[in-house]
Amino acid sequence: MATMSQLWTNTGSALATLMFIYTIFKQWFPHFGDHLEPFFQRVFGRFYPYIQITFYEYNGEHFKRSEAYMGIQSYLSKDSSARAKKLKANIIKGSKALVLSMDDKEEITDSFEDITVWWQSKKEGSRRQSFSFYSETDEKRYYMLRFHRRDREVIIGRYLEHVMKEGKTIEFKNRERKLYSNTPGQSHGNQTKWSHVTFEHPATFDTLAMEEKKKEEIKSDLIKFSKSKDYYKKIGKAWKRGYLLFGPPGTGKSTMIAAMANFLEYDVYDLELTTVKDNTHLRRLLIETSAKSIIVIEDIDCSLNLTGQRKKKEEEEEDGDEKSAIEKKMMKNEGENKESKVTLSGLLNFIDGLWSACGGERIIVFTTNFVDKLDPALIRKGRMDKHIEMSYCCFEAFKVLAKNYLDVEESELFEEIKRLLEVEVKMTPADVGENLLPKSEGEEAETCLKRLIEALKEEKEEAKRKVEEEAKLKKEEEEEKKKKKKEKKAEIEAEKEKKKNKAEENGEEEH
Ligand SMILES: Nc1ncnc2c1ncn2[C@@H]1O[C@H](COP(=O)(O)OP(=O)(O)OP(=O)(O)O)[C@@H](O)[C@H]1O
Ligand SMILES: [Mg+2]
Repeated sequence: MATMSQLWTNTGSALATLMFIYTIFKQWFPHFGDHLEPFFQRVFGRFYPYIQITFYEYNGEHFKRSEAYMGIQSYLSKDSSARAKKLKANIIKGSKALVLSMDDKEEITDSFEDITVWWQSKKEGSRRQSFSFYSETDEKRYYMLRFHRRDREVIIGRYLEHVMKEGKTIEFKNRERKLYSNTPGQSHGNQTKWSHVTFEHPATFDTLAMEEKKKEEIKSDLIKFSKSKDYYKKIGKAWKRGYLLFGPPGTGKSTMIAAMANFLEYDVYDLELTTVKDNTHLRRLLIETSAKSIIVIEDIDCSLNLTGQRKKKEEEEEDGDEKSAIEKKMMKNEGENKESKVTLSGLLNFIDGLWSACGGERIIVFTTNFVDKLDPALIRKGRMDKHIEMSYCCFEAFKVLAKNYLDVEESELFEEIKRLLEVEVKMTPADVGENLLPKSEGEEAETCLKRLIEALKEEKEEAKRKVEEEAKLKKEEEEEKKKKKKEKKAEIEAEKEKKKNKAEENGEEEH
Protein backbone atom coordinates (compact mmCIF):
# COMPACT_ATOMS: atom_id res chain seq x y z
CA MET A 1 0.00 0.00 0.00
CA ALA A 2 1.30 3.40 -0.89
CA THR A 3 2.28 5.50 2.06
CA MET A 4 0.81 8.92 2.69
CA SER A 5 3.98 10.70 1.55
CA GLN A 6 4.09 8.69 -1.71
CA LEU A 7 0.50 9.63 -2.31
CA TRP A 8 1.30 13.31 -1.84
CA THR A 9 4.33 13.04 -4.09
CA ASN A 10 2.27 11.45 -6.83
CA THR A 11 -0.49 14.03 -6.52
CA GLY A 12 2.14 16.75 -6.53
CA SER A 13 3.78 15.55 -9.73
CA ALA A 14 0.40 15.05 -11.40
CA LEU A 15 -0.50 18.62 -10.54
CA ALA A 16 2.86 19.87 -11.77
CA THR A 17 2.37 18.06 -15.11
CA LEU A 18 -1.12 19.50 -15.42
CA MET A 19 0.22 22.92 -14.63
CA PHE A 20 2.92 22.54 -17.29
CA ILE A 21 0.40 21.51 -19.93
CA TYR A 22 -1.82 24.40 -18.92
CA THR A 23 1.01 26.90 -19.25
CA ILE A 24 1.92 25.65 -22.75
CA PHE A 25 -1.71 25.69 -23.70
CA LYS A 26 -2.06 29.27 -22.45
CA GLN A 27 0.89 30.35 -24.54
CA TRP A 28 -0.57 28.94 -27.72
CA PHE A 29 -4.17 29.93 -27.11
CA PRO A 30 -3.91 33.04 -24.95
CA HIS A 31 -7.54 34.11 -25.24
CA PHE A 32 -8.98 30.66 -24.84
CA GLY A 33 -6.84 30.37 -21.71
CA ASP A 34 -8.70 33.28 -20.15
CA HIS A 35 -11.92 31.27 -20.17
CA LEU A 36 -10.30 28.24 -18.64
CA GLU A 37 -8.48 30.16 -15.91
CA PRO A 38 -11.29 30.21 -13.30
CA PHE A 39 -11.82 26.49 -13.82
CA PHE A 40 -8.14 25.66 -13.32
CA GLN A 41 -7.96 27.93 -10.32
CA ARG A 42 -10.84 26.03 -8.69
CA VAL A 43 -9.25 22.63 -9.40
CA PHE A 44 -5.82 23.69 -8.15
CA GLY A 45 -7.27 25.52 -5.17
CA ARG A 46 -8.73 22.25 -3.92
CA PHE A 47 -5.39 20.39 -3.87
CA TYR A 48 -2.86 23.14 -3.74
CA PRO A 49 -2.32 24.13 -0.08
CA TYR A 50 -0.45 27.38 -0.75
CA ILE A 51 -1.56 30.96 -0.97
CA GLN A 52 0.23 33.54 -3.09
CA ILE A 53 0.29 37.28 -2.79
CA THR A 54 1.62 39.50 -5.54
CA PHE A 55 3.23 42.90 -4.98
CA TYR A 56 3.69 44.86 -8.20
CA GLU A 57 6.43 47.45 -8.59
CA TYR A 58 4.07 49.95 -10.17
CA ASN A 59 0.43 49.96 -9.34
CA GLY A 60 -0.60 52.80 -11.58
CA GLU A 61 -0.44 55.65 -9.11
CA HIS A 62 1.26 58.54 -10.92
CA PHE A 63 3.93 56.17 -12.19
CA LYS A 64 5.38 56.03 -8.73
CA ARG A 65 7.00 52.87 -7.47
CA SER A 66 4.79 51.12 -4.98
CA GLU A 67 5.76 51.69 -1.35
CA ALA A 68 5.03 48.05 -0.57
CA TYR A 69 7.34 46.85 -3.37
CA MET A 70 10.15 49.11 -2.22
CA GLY A 71 9.65 48.06 1.39
CA ILE A 72 9.85 44.38 0.42
CA GLN A 73 12.89 45.05 -1.77
CA SER A 74 14.70 46.61 1.16
CA TYR A 75 13.54 43.90 3.55
CA LEU A 76 14.72 41.14 1.25
CA SER A 77 17.98 42.90 0.42
CA LYS A 78 19.57 41.78 3.67
CA ASP A 79 18.64 38.13 3.14
CA SER A 80 19.04 37.99 -0.59
CA SER A 81 22.57 39.38 -0.58
CA ALA A 82 23.53 36.51 1.69
CA ARG A 83 21.44 33.75 0.14
CA ALA A 84 20.34 34.37 -3.42
CA LYS A 85 22.74 33.21 -6.11
CA LYS A 86 21.76 35.78 -8.69
CA LEU A 87 21.62 39.34 -7.48
CA LYS A 88 21.01 42.64 -9.15
CA ALA A 89 22.30 45.99 -8.00
CA ASN A 90 20.21 49.15 -8.24
CA ILE A 91 20.90 52.76 -7.50
CA ILE A 92 17.68 53.97 -5.95
CA LYS A 93 16.96 57.68 -5.92
CA GLY A 94 17.75 59.22 -2.54
CA SER A 95 19.69 56.16 -1.43
CA LYS A 96 23.33 56.53 -0.45
CA ALA A 97 24.42 53.02 -1.37
CA LEU A 98 23.74 50.40 -4.00
CA VAL A 99 20.70 48.31 -3.15
CA LEU A 100 21.25 44.63 -3.80
CA SER A 101 18.20 42.56 -4.47
CA MET A 102 17.57 39.10 -5.85
CA ASP A 103 17.43 38.83 -9.59
CA ASP A 104 14.35 37.81 -11.56
CA LYS A 105 13.17 34.24 -11.04
CA GLU A 106 15.26 33.83 -7.89
CA GLU A 107 13.57 32.48 -4.80
CA ILE A 108 14.53 32.73 -1.17
CA THR A 109 12.90 31.48 1.97
CA ASP A 110 12.23 33.46 5.08
CA SER A 111 10.95 32.32 8.43
CA PHE A 112 8.80 34.06 10.95
CA GLU A 113 7.54 32.59 14.22
CA ASP A 114 8.60 29.12 12.99
CA ILE A 115 6.66 29.53 9.76
CA THR A 116 8.44 29.28 6.43
CA VAL A 117 7.48 31.49 3.53
CA TRP A 118 8.88 31.77 0.01
CA TRP A 119 9.63 35.00 -1.81
CA GLN A 120 10.13 35.07 -5.53
CA SER A 121 11.14 37.94 -7.75
CA LYS A 122 9.31 37.80 -11.09
CA LYS A 123 8.63 39.78 -14.17
CA GLU A 124 5.82 39.76 -16.65
CA GLY A 125 6.58 40.74 -20.24
CA SER A 126 3.83 42.68 -21.92
CA ARG A 127 2.42 41.42 -25.21
CA ARG A 128 1.43 44.91 -26.24
CA GLN A 129 3.78 46.59 -28.68
CA SER A 130 2.92 50.03 -27.43
CA PHE A 131 4.64 52.83 -25.64
CA SER A 132 4.74 52.49 -21.87
CA PHE A 133 6.04 54.54 -19.01
CA TYR A 134 6.95 51.53 -16.91
CA SER A 135 10.27 50.63 -18.45
CA GLU A 136 11.99 50.40 -21.76
CA THR A 137 11.27 46.75 -22.17
CA ASP A 138 7.70 47.12 -21.00
CA GLU A 139 8.10 44.61 -18.24
CA LYS A 140 6.19 44.50 -15.02
CA ARG A 141 8.12 43.34 -12.03
CA TYR A 142 6.64 41.96 -8.91
CA TYR A 143 7.40 39.97 -5.80
CA MET A 144 5.39 36.90 -5.07
CA LEU A 145 4.97 35.68 -1.54
CA ARG A 146 3.94 32.06 -1.04
CA PHE A 147 2.90 30.46 2.22
CA HIS A 148 0.79 27.59 3.52
CA ARG A 149 -2.86 28.38 3.90
CA ARG A 150 -2.90 27.28 7.54
CA ASP A 151 -0.57 30.26 8.29
CA ARG A 152 -2.78 32.76 6.56
CA GLU A 153 -3.69 34.75 9.66
CA VAL A 154 -0.14 35.17 10.93
CA ILE A 155 1.29 36.04 7.52
CA ILE A 156 -1.34 38.52 6.47
CA GLY A 157 -1.36 40.11 9.87
CA ARG A 158 1.89 40.12 11.76
CA TYR A 159 4.39 38.97 9.12
CA LEU A 160 3.54 41.57 6.49
CA GLU A 161 3.56 44.27 9.13
CA HIS A 162 6.99 43.05 10.23
CA VAL A 163 8.26 43.06 6.62
CA MET A 164 7.08 46.62 6.05
CA LYS A 165 8.50 47.88 9.32
CA GLU A 166 11.88 46.23 8.81
CA GLY A 167 11.95 47.33 5.18
CA LYS A 168 11.28 50.93 6.15
CA THR A 169 14.06 50.79 8.74
CA ILE A 170 16.53 49.49 6.17
CA GLU A 171 15.37 52.07 3.62
CA PHE A 172 15.82 54.74 6.27
CA LYS A 173 19.35 53.59 7.05
CA ASN A 174 20.29 53.51 3.37
CA ARG A 175 18.88 56.87 2.51
CA GLU A 176 21.00 59.89 1.73
CA ARG A 177 20.63 62.33 4.60
CA LYS A 178 19.83 65.98 4.02
CA LEU A 179 20.63 69.33 5.47
CA TYR A 180 17.75 71.73 4.92
CA SER A 181 17.94 75.46 5.31
CA ASN A 182 15.53 78.32 4.73
CA THR A 183 17.96 80.65 3.06
CA PRO A 184 16.65 83.86 1.44
CA GLY A 185 17.72 82.65 -2.02
CA GLN A 186 14.95 80.07 -2.04
CA SER A 187 11.71 81.95 -1.71
CA HIS A 188 8.10 81.41 -2.49
CA GLY A 189 6.29 84.71 -2.88
CA ASN A 190 8.10 86.68 -0.25
CA GLN A 191 8.46 83.71 2.08
CA THR A 192 11.59 81.60 2.24
CA LYS A 193 11.24 77.86 1.89
CA TRP A 194 13.42 74.88 2.57
CA SER A 195 16.21 74.02 0.20
CA HIS A 196 18.51 71.09 0.80
CA VAL A 197 21.94 69.68 0.22
CA THR A 198 23.32 66.27 1.14
CA PHE A 199 24.29 66.16 4.79
CA GLU A 200 27.83 64.87 5.04
CA HIS A 201 29.25 66.37 8.22
CA PRO A 202 32.03 64.14 9.51
CA ALA A 203 31.53 64.90 13.23
CA THR A 204 30.66 61.98 15.47
CA PHE A 205 30.59 61.47 19.21
CA ASP A 206 33.99 59.79 18.85
CA THR A 207 35.55 62.91 17.38
CA LEU A 208 33.79 65.26 19.79
CA ALA A 209 36.10 66.58 22.48
CA MET A 210 34.18 66.28 25.72
CA GLU A 211 34.22 64.32 28.97
CA GLU A 212 33.39 60.68 28.26
CA LYS A 213 30.72 60.59 30.99
CA LYS A 214 28.88 63.54 29.53
CA LYS A 215 29.01 62.05 26.04
CA GLU A 216 27.60 58.74 27.22
CA GLU A 217 24.81 60.52 29.05
CA ILE A 218 23.79 62.41 25.92
CA LYS A 219 24.00 59.31 23.76
CA SER A 220 21.80 57.28 26.04
CA ASP A 221 19.33 60.15 26.27
CA LEU A 222 19.11 60.21 22.47
CA ILE A 223 18.68 56.45 22.20
CA LYS A 224 16.01 56.45 24.86
CA PHE A 225 14.14 59.20 23.06
CA SER A 226 14.33 57.56 19.65
CA LYS A 227 12.89 54.33 21.03
CA SER A 228 10.10 55.87 23.09
CA LYS A 229 7.32 56.14 20.55
CA ASP A 230 4.88 54.11 22.63
CA TYR A 231 5.86 55.83 25.83
CA TYR A 232 5.18 59.31 24.43
CA LYS A 233 1.87 58.04 23.10
CA LYS A 234 0.99 56.61 26.48
CA ILE A 235 1.65 59.84 28.34
CA GLY A 236 -0.09 61.88 25.64
CA LYS A 237 2.88 64.02 24.66
CA ALA A 238 4.19 64.95 21.25
CA TRP A 239 7.20 62.79 20.40
CA LYS A 240 9.81 65.51 20.60
CA ARG A 241 12.72 66.52 22.77
CA GLY A 242 14.35 69.89 23.22
CA TYR A 243 18.05 70.44 23.78
CA LEU A 244 19.65 73.70 24.75
CA LEU A 245 23.37 73.89 24.00
CA PHE A 246 25.11 76.80 25.59
CA GLY A 247 28.68 77.92 25.93
CA PRO A 248 31.26 80.34 24.52
CA PRO A 249 32.01 80.44 20.78
CA GLY A 250 34.16 77.57 19.54
CA THR A 251 33.23 75.08 22.23
CA GLY A 252 31.55 72.70 19.79
CA LYS A 253 27.82 73.46 19.87
CA SER A 254 27.36 73.16 16.12
CA THR A 255 29.70 70.18 16.05
CA MET A 256 27.58 68.50 18.71
CA ILE A 257 24.44 68.94 16.57
CA ALA A 258 26.16 67.26 13.63
CA ALA A 259 27.31 64.42 15.90
CA MET A 260 23.74 63.98 17.17
CA ALA A 261 22.36 63.87 13.64
CA ASN A 262 24.97 61.32 12.57
CA PHE A 263 24.36 59.24 15.67
CA LEU A 264 20.60 59.01 15.13
CA GLU A 265 20.81 59.20 11.33
CA TYR A 266 18.36 62.08 11.28
CA ASP A 267 18.02 64.90 8.77
CA VAL A 268 18.86 68.42 9.92
CA TYR A 269 16.69 71.51 9.43
CA ASP A 270 18.71 74.63 10.07
CA LEU A 271 16.06 77.23 10.78
CA GLU A 272 17.19 80.79 10.23
CA LEU A 273 14.62 82.77 12.19
CA THR A 274 15.76 86.13 10.89
CA THR A 275 14.40 85.30 7.45
CA VAL A 276 11.04 84.07 8.76
CA LYS A 277 8.41 86.74 8.13
CA ASP A 278 5.92 85.93 10.86
CA ASN A 279 4.38 83.18 12.97
CA THR A 280 2.30 81.82 10.08
CA HIS A 281 5.41 81.48 7.97
CA LEU A 282 7.16 79.77 10.88
CA ARG A 283 4.31 77.30 11.22
CA ARG A 284 4.35 76.53 7.50
CA LEU A 285 8.07 75.82 7.55
CA LEU A 286 7.75 73.57 10.55
CA ILE A 287 4.85 71.60 9.17
CA GLU A 288 7.01 70.83 6.14
CA THR A 289 9.73 69.22 8.25
CA SER A 290 9.86 65.46 8.07
CA ALA A 291 9.90 62.95 10.90
CA LYS A 292 13.25 61.79 12.27
CA SER A 293 14.78 65.20 12.04
CA ILE A 294 16.64 67.71 14.14
CA ILE A 295 15.38 71.28 13.93
CA VAL A 296 18.13 73.70 14.82
CA ILE A 297 17.89 77.33 15.79
CA GLU A 298 21.38 78.69 16.29
CA ASP A 299 22.09 81.73 18.47
CA ILE A 300 18.51 81.91 19.66
CA ASP A 301 19.24 84.99 21.76
CA CYS A 302 20.18 86.90 18.62
CA SER A 303 17.38 85.61 16.43
CA LEU A 304 14.48 86.92 18.43
CA ASN A 305 13.86 89.74 20.82
CA LEU A 306 13.83 87.42 23.79
CA THR A 307 16.29 89.21 25.90
CA GLY A 308 14.24 91.98 27.45
CA GLN A 309 14.94 95.65 27.12
CA ARG A 310 17.70 96.64 24.78
CA LYS A 311 18.83 100.00 23.53
CA LYS A 312 17.63 101.61 20.34
CA LYS A 313 19.84 101.64 17.26
CA GLU A 314 20.85 105.31 17.49
CA GLU A 315 21.98 104.93 21.07
CA GLU A 316 23.80 101.81 20.11
CA GLU A 317 25.80 103.68 17.49
CA GLU A 318 26.69 106.45 19.93
CA ASP A 319 28.42 104.29 22.45
CA GLY A 320 29.24 101.38 20.17
CA ASP A 321 32.89 101.14 21.13
CA GLU A 322 32.18 100.74 24.80
CA LYS A 323 29.96 97.71 24.28
CA SER A 324 31.13 94.26 25.13
CA ALA A 325 31.53 91.76 22.31
CA ILE A 326 28.39 90.02 23.57
CA GLU A 327 26.18 93.07 23.32
CA LYS A 328 27.56 94.00 19.91
CA LYS A 329 26.79 90.55 18.53
CA MET A 330 23.26 90.70 19.90
CA MET A 331 22.60 94.15 18.54
CA LYS A 332 23.97 93.31 15.10
CA ASN A 333 21.55 90.46 14.81
CA GLU A 334 18.71 92.50 16.17
CA GLY A 335 19.32 95.00 13.37
CA GLU A 336 19.22 92.23 10.77
CA ASN A 337 16.11 90.88 12.40
CA LYS A 338 14.00 94.00 12.20
CA GLU A 339 11.99 92.55 9.29
CA SER A 340 10.92 89.42 11.16
CA LYS A 341 7.71 89.39 13.13
CA VAL A 342 8.15 86.02 14.74
CA THR A 343 7.20 86.36 18.36
CA LEU A 344 8.22 84.51 21.45
CA SER A 345 4.71 83.12 21.84
CA GLY A 346 4.75 81.92 18.22
CA LEU A 347 7.94 80.07 18.89
CA LEU A 348 6.69 78.66 22.19
CA ASN A 349 3.54 77.39 20.49
CA PHE A 350 5.64 75.52 18.00
CA ILE A 351 7.83 74.01 20.68
CA ASP A 352 4.77 72.93 22.60
CA GLY A 353 3.80 70.83 19.66
CA LEU A 354 1.38 72.74 17.50
CA TRP A 355 2.62 70.67 14.63
CA SER A 356 2.77 67.46 16.60
CA ALA A 357 -0.27 66.27 14.70
CA CYS A 358 2.17 65.49 11.90
CA GLY A 359 3.51 62.59 13.98
CA GLY A 360 7.05 61.25 13.94
CA GLU A 361 9.91 62.13 16.18
CA ARG A 362 11.63 65.47 16.15
CA ILE A 363 14.46 66.96 18.15
CA ILE A 364 14.68 70.69 18.60
CA VAL A 365 18.04 72.22 19.40
CA PHE A 366 18.69 75.79 20.42
CA THR A 367 22.18 77.13 20.78
CA THR A 368 23.27 80.25 22.56
CA ASN A 369 26.42 81.89 23.83
CA PHE A 370 24.55 83.65 26.62
CA VAL A 371 22.20 81.39 28.48
CA ASP A 372 21.49 83.92 31.23
CA LYS A 373 19.95 86.32 28.77
CA LEU A 374 17.22 83.96 27.59
CA ASP A 375 13.62 84.25 28.64
CA PRO A 376 12.99 81.59 31.30
CA ALA A 377 9.74 80.64 29.51
CA LEU A 378 11.77 79.49 26.55
CA ILE A 379 14.14 77.23 28.37
CA ARG A 380 12.01 75.73 31.09
CA LYS A 381 11.96 71.93 31.27
CA GLY A 382 9.35 70.49 28.95
CA ARG A 383 10.39 72.93 26.27
CA MET A 384 14.12 72.54 26.46
CA ASP A 385 14.28 69.22 28.25
CA LYS A 386 18.03 68.94 28.45
CA HIS A 387 20.49 71.75 28.98
CA ILE A 388 24.02 70.93 27.89
CA GLU A 389 26.89 73.18 28.76
CA MET A 390 29.69 73.18 26.21
CA SER A 391 32.69 74.44 28.07
CA TYR A 392 36.34 75.24 27.61
CA CYS A 393 38.69 72.40 26.79
CA CYS A 394 39.49 70.16 29.74
CA PHE A 395 42.31 67.62 29.75
CA GLU A 396 39.99 64.74 28.87
CA ALA A 397 38.68 66.68 25.88
CA PHE A 398 42.24 67.53 24.86
CA LYS A 399 43.12 63.82 24.83
CA VAL A 400 40.31 63.18 22.34
CA LEU A 401 41.63 65.95 20.11
CA ALA A 402 45.25 64.73 20.39
CA LYS A 403 44.16 61.27 19.36
CA ASN A 404 42.05 62.52 16.47
CA TYR A 405 44.44 65.15 15.17
CA LEU A 406 47.81 63.54 15.85
CA ASP A 407 47.15 59.90 16.68
CA VAL A 408 48.88 60.45 19.99
CA GLU A 409 47.56 58.86 23.18
CA GLU A 410 50.48 59.37 25.51
CA SER A 411 53.34 61.85 25.66
CA GLU A 412 55.54 63.32 28.34
CA LEU A 413 54.26 66.75 27.27
CA PHE A 414 50.77 65.81 28.43
CA GLU A 415 51.57 66.56 32.08
CA GLU A 416 52.31 70.20 31.35
CA ILE A 417 49.27 70.54 29.09
CA LYS A 418 47.10 69.04 31.82
CA ARG A 419 48.33 71.53 34.38
CA LEU A 420 47.86 74.45 32.02
CA LEU A 421 44.37 73.44 30.89
CA GLU A 422 42.98 72.45 34.24
CA VAL A 423 44.42 75.07 36.50
CA GLU A 424 45.68 78.05 34.64
CA VAL A 425 44.16 78.66 31.21
CA LYS A 426 40.79 78.63 29.51
CA MET A 427 41.02 77.68 25.85
CA THR A 428 38.20 76.51 23.57
CA PRO A 429 38.43 73.12 21.83
CA ALA A 430 38.40 75.07 18.54
CA ASP A 431 41.63 76.87 19.51
CA VAL A 432 43.23 73.73 20.91
CA GLY A 433 42.40 71.93 17.67
CA GLU A 434 43.83 74.74 15.59
CA ASN A 435 47.14 74.51 17.45
CA LEU A 436 47.26 70.75 17.15
CA LEU A 437 46.64 70.75 13.42
CA PRO A 438 49.93 70.02 11.59
CA LYS A 439 50.88 73.09 9.62
CA SER A 440 53.02 71.38 7.03
CA GLU A 441 53.39 67.98 5.47
CA GLY A 442 55.08 65.60 7.90
CA GLU A 443 55.14 67.97 10.85
CA GLU A 444 55.94 65.96 13.97
CA ALA A 445 53.27 65.42 16.63
CA GLU A 446 55.68 66.69 19.26
CA THR A 447 56.09 70.00 17.40
CA CYS A 448 52.31 70.43 17.38
CA LEU A 449 52.06 69.65 21.10
CA LYS A 450 54.84 72.14 21.84
CA ARG A 451 53.04 74.76 19.77
CA LEU A 452 49.94 74.16 21.87
CA ILE A 453 51.97 74.57 25.07
CA GLU A 454 53.37 77.87 23.77
CA ALA A 455 49.88 79.05 22.86
CA LEU A 456 48.58 78.07 26.27
CA LYS A 457 51.38 79.96 27.97
CA GLU A 458 50.70 83.02 25.84
CA GLU A 459 47.03 82.75 26.68
CA LYS A 460 47.99 82.55 30.34
CA GLU A 461 50.09 85.70 30.07
CA GLU A 462 47.33 87.42 28.17
CA ALA A 463 44.80 86.42 30.82
CA LYS A 464 47.14 87.67 33.55
CA ARG A 465 47.60 90.97 31.73
CA LYS A 466 43.85 91.30 31.36
CA VAL A 467 43.26 90.65 35.05
CA GLU A 468 45.88 93.22 35.97
CA GLU A 469 44.47 95.72 33.54
CA GLU A 470 40.97 95.16 34.83
CA ALA A 471 42.19 95.54 38.40
CA LYS A 472 44.00 98.73 37.45
CA LEU A 473 40.92 100.08 35.68
CA LYS A 474 38.75 99.20 38.63
CA LYS A 475 41.15 100.89 40.98
CA GLU A 476 41.22 104.00 38.82
CA GLU A 477 37.45 104.01 38.59
CA GLU A 478 37.16 103.69 42.34
CA GLU A 479 39.63 106.46 42.91
CA GLU A 480 37.75 108.61 40.42
CA LYS A 481 34.53 107.84 42.21
CA LYS A 482 36.10 108.67 45.57
CA LYS A 483 37.48 111.89 44.16
CA LYS A 484 34.10 112.84 42.77
CA LYS A 485 32.43 111.99 46.03
CA LYS A 486 34.93 114.13 47.89
CA GLU A 487 34.40 117.01 45.50
CA LYS A 488 30.65 116.70 45.80
CA LYS A 489 30.93 116.68 49.56
CA ALA A 490 33.14 119.75 49.45
CA GLU A 491 30.63 121.44 47.15
CA ILE A 492 27.77 120.67 49.50
CA GLU A 493 29.79 121.94 52.46
CA ALA A 494 30.61 125.12 50.57
CA GLU A 495 26.95 125.57 49.67
CA LYS A 496 25.94 125.09 53.27
CA GLU A 497 28.55 127.57 54.43
CA LYS A 498 27.34 130.02 51.85
CA LYS A 499 23.75 129.68 52.98
CA LYS A 500 24.74 130.02 56.59
CA ASN A 501 26.72 133.19 55.91
CA LYS A 502 23.82 134.63 53.95
CA ALA A 503 21.42 133.85 56.77
CA GLU A 504 23.74 135.53 59.25
CA GLU A 505 24.09 138.58 57.04
CA ASN A 506 20.32 138.83 56.71
CA GLY A 507 19.92 138.55 60.50
CA GLU A 508 22.34 141.37 61.14
CA GLU A 509 20.54 143.59 58.65
CA GLU A 510 17.17 143.03 60.42
CA HIS A 511 18.71 144.03 63.73
N1 LIG B 1 34.16 69.91 21.46
C1 LIG B 1 34.74 69.87 20.26
N2 LIG B 1 35.17 68.71 19.75
C2 LIG B 1 35.76 68.65 18.56
N3 LIG B 1 35.97 69.71 17.78
C3 LIG B 1 35.56 70.90 18.24
C4 LIG B 1 34.92 71.04 19.50
N4 LIG B 1 34.62 72.32 19.69
C5 LIG B 1 35.04 72.97 18.60
N5 LIG B 1 35.61 72.13 17.73
C6 LIG B 1 36.20 72.51 16.43
O1 LIG B 1 36.11 73.91 16.31
C7 LIG B 1 35.33 74.32 15.20
C8 LIG B 1 34.27 75.31 15.67
O2 LIG B 1 33.36 74.66 16.53
P1 LIG B 1 31.79 74.90 16.51
O3 LIG B 1 31.39 75.59 15.27
O4 LIG B 1 31.12 73.62 16.81
O5 LIG B 1 31.65 75.88 17.73
P2 LIG B 1 30.35 76.59 18.29
O6 LIG B 1 30.29 76.32 19.76
O7 LIG B 1 29.19 76.21 17.48
O8 LIG B 1 30.71 78.13 18.08
P3 LIG B 1 29.70 79.37 17.88
O9 LIG B 1 29.11 79.69 19.22
O10 LIG B 1 30.60 80.46 17.38
O11 LIG B 1 28.69 78.95 16.87
C9 LIG B 1 34.71 73.08 14.63
O12 LIG B 1 34.89 73.03 13.26
C10 LIG B 1 35.44 71.92 15.28
O13 LIG B 1 36.37 71.40 14.38
MG1 LIG C 1 27.92 77.26 16.15
